[in-house]
Amino acid sequence: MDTVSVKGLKVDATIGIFDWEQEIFQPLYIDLEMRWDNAKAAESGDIHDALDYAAVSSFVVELIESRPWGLIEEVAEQIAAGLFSQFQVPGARVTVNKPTAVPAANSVGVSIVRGEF
Ligand SMILES: Nc1nc2c(c(=O)[nH]1)N=C([C@H](O)[C@@H](O)CO)CN2
Repeated sequence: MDTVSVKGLKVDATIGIFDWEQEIFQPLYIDLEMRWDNAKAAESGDIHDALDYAAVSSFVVELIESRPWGLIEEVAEQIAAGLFSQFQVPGARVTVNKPTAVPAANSVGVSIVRGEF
């Protein structure tokens, strides 16, 4: 099957396991690879046959901004759950990067694969 991707989606989040992290915003960068059959949209030219990456991006931003978070693993899991329930994606790889978490590292993050991938 084909894929639709979103790379480097920046969202400022309240996130972290320490009390001080719950008082600030830190940037998260989200990468998504989502399984989708793109042939139908290519044939029809209809956005309703496509997996709308703009709608997916808006969903991810709204989800992350909706509440404070602890582990970035929780963010990744909830994004994957929404891709299944709201967008009928059959499988996805979700990566959440938190570049300011470890000053000596360019970035740290987690990646999960859920469903048929
Ligand atoms: N696997 C993870 N490790 C750590 C996380 C996390 O979300 N997942 N979070 C932290 C802290 O919040 C850190 O970002 C602040 O220094 C530590 N390890």
